[in-house]
Formats: sequence, structure tokens, C-alpha cells
Amino acid sequence: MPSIPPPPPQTLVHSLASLQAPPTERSIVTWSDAAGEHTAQLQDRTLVGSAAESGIVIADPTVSRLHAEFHFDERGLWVRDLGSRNGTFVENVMVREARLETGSTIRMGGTTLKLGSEMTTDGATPLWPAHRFGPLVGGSVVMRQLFACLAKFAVTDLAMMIQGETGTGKELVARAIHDASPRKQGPFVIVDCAAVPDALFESELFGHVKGAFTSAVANREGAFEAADGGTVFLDEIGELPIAMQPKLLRVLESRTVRPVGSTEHRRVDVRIVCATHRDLRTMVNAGAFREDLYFRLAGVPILVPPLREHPEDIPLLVEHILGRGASAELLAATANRPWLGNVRELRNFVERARAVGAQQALQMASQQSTGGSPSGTMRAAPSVANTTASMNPALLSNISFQQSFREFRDQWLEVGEREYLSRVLAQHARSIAAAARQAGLDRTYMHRLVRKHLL
Ligand SMILES: Nc1ncnc2c1ncn2[C@@H]1O[C@H](COP(=O)(O)OP(=O)(O)OP(=O)(O)O)[C@@H](O)[C@H]1O
Repeated sequence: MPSIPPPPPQTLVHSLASLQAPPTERSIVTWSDAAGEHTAQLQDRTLVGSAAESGIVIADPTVSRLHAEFHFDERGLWVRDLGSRNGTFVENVMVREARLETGSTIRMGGTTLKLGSEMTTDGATPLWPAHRFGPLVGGSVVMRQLFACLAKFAVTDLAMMIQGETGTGKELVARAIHDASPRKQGPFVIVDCAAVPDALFESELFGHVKGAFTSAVANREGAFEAADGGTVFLDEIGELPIAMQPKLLRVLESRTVRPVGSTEHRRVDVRIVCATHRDLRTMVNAGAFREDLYFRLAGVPILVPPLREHPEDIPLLVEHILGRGASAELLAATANRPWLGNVRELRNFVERARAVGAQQALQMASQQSTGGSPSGTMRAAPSVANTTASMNPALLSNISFQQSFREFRDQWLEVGEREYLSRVLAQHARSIAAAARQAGLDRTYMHRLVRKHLL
């Protein structure tokens, strides 16, 4: 079968306009007061106060009747205090007028409002009605908007591109899309593009026939064929070697694969979901990622927010991870940390706290250099002294022996696993290949473990 030539190059702006649903960004504020929790969309001018005639009515006696006004101009969104009794504060600074950004917190009297934004394609304000979407948990406005967007597009066959910092839940989002799609009975196949050696990429994706290269001792099915009838999740798509990019594009367009060493094209029916922590548009502009492939993959761009943008979800996530209610101590310990490694770091922390107690977990966290960086780069190797401290037998004195053996074992396996990996990595100057060799693990698996433990 003749190969299909790639489409003619397009400009980034033109392609963006033609391939993305035309989203409109709307600013919203959320707050809770004596009357409960509220979300309101901001108009060109919105009056805020405790008077019933205000656009945003706050049920709080410390808020003046006509307290402040939100308004837009060509430079953005502003809040202006209207001479209120108790003042208007932005990020705890008292202001007469200030420009706001998404995520800003605005305090009026005793009530704090949080500014968010939502992307809509139809002018409506989509909010998922529940605090869960498949395996995903989140009750904040940003997460419920995300869930509504996932629900809307999961039922289509459009390619989806999930962007977000490391640990924000991109893989879980991909799984949620698959589970909510008509393909849910089909396979869900993950390819971690960061963990596949360049020379094996083609075989990994499209398979090979026996004898295609020296180590090809038998026919092997690639990820696309394995996912036939289901979804292929291409994780860390930004790591796809440039030489592979036209090959992937051809497969997406022809919907056929040709295993390495074969002349036969095989038809495959897969939906593509990919994820990246990098901004692929910057990579396109730098020539490191093909623009035509980018637009083919980014049919629906999905942005997963970092945890710091929805800290109100932390208690819900903590209880989800624990599988039960959390102690006040644990909730306090998790409330005000930066969580640069996002939900993954929170999960590791909670699992450690379950094993050793919240205080000890806090101590261990402060011994480690904190946070997976937003850029997704690995953090510096922990020192041997630190790793030794984390296995101090004194930890045992903090462990709960009230739990079941199974729970105890699972918690200590996590702690032990992390300890083992950090030591092996340190011994091999953080070479994943060398560490995997010594550990007797597959390099891909080693890579996953390292990311899982934020090492
Ligand atoms: N909204 C959520 N609800 C429940 N669990 C979550 C949520 N978001 C993330 N997690 C959990 O956090 C951990 C990290 O999530 P995941 O591996 O999907 O992140 P990621 O963005 O793909 O990370 P990376 O970019 O490093 O691959 C997982 O254990 C996942 O189950």
C-alpha cells in the first residue's frame, strides 16, 4: 500500500483556529459564606456586597452592602474597593484597586473569594455534578469543569492531548477517558515514550516480524495492534524521537500499521490519547515536534491543573487515598504544603503518614529536598545520610499496630520500596539503566517506580 504523504504544512495560528473547538475563557469566583458554597460568573461589571441588589451577594455581616466591584478592561480583570468598612485584600494586601489573575484570592471582610476561570465551547458553564469522574476525585470548580469536559469528549473518537505538571493525574485522566468511552470493553494500552529506547520505538508501537533485527527472535505485536478496538495512551509524547514522528503521523492517517520487517499493512482501530508535561507548542516553534502531528494529536487539548490551583480538594484526596476518614492531624499536616509533585507527592506523603504517623512523615518530607519540579525534571539525588535517616528504626515506634496485617505490609512495602530505589539510584549516579540492571528490573518499570516515588 502506498504511504500517505503528510498534509501540507500549516501555520500554527491557522491550525489552532481550525482544529480546536473555539473555547471562550470565563472568569468565575467561588466563595463560601453563611448561606453555603457559591460560584458566580463575572460580567463586565459585577457589584459585590451584602445588599440583595448586588450582582454577587455575600451573606456575611463583615461585608459592606456595596463592598467592591469587579470589572474588565483591555488589561484584564480588576477589583475596586468601594470604600468598604472592612476593606478589600488581594493576596492579603489591602488594595483600593488591583489587577487580578486566575487563582487570585480576594478577601472582603471575613469572606475569601477565589478567582478561577473556565474554558467553555458553548457559552454555558459546565460543571460536573459529582465529586468523582471514574477513578478521578475532585470537588473543586476546576476539577468539576475538567470532569465535565472529559465526559463530553470521552464519548467521541477525537484524539485527546492531556497537559499538566508531573503527578497531576494525567495517566488517570487518560484511563478515565477510556473508561467513559464506547471503547471501554476494549484494551487500554500505555506506551511510556520516555522509557522506550529510540531504536525500539517502531517495534514497540507497530510490532516486528521474526528476523527483522538481531534480537527479533519471534513475531511481536506492537502497542497499536494490541490496542485494537480500544485506546492507546502515549504518555510523555514530547519524548517521541523526531525520526518517529512522520511514521506515527502516517499510521494515524492511514489507520494501518506495518510491523518492522514486514511488507504487510494491517488495519487497526484505535483511539489516541496522549499526555505531556511539556508545552508542545513551544517544541513545535523550536522545530522539535512536527506541527502536523501536534494538531493531529491535540484534537481536544485538556489541561490538568496543578494541585496548588485546587487546594480545596486536598482533604477529599487524602480521604480517598486512605480509604477512610482522615485525622485532624493529617489534614492539618497536608493543608499548607506546596505539593510541587502534585497529587503523586500528596499520595506518597499520606501513605508514609499512614505507616509512620503524620509528624514523622512531616519530618521525613523536610529531610528530603521537596517537590518534583513543575518542569518534570528529576530532583537531585538524596544524600545517603538522608536515606539512612528515613529508615531510622525509631520510625517503628510511630507505626500503628491497630491496622490489619495487609495494611501494615502494604505501607511498609511502599516505604521499603522507596528506600531501596533511592539507594540503588544513588549508587549508580542516578543512571536508571545501571540501577535497573543491578535491581534486575526492566528499565521501563524502573522508570515508572522512580516517577511514582518522585525520586
Ligand atoms: N484527581 C485524582 N484523584 C485521585 N487520584 C489522583 C488524582 N490525580 C492524581 N491521582 C493519583 O496521583 C498519582 C499520580 O497520578 P498520575 O500517574 O496519573 O500522574 P501523571 O500526571 O501521569 O504523572 P507523570 O507526568 O509523572 O507521569 C497516582 O497515584 C494517581 O492515582
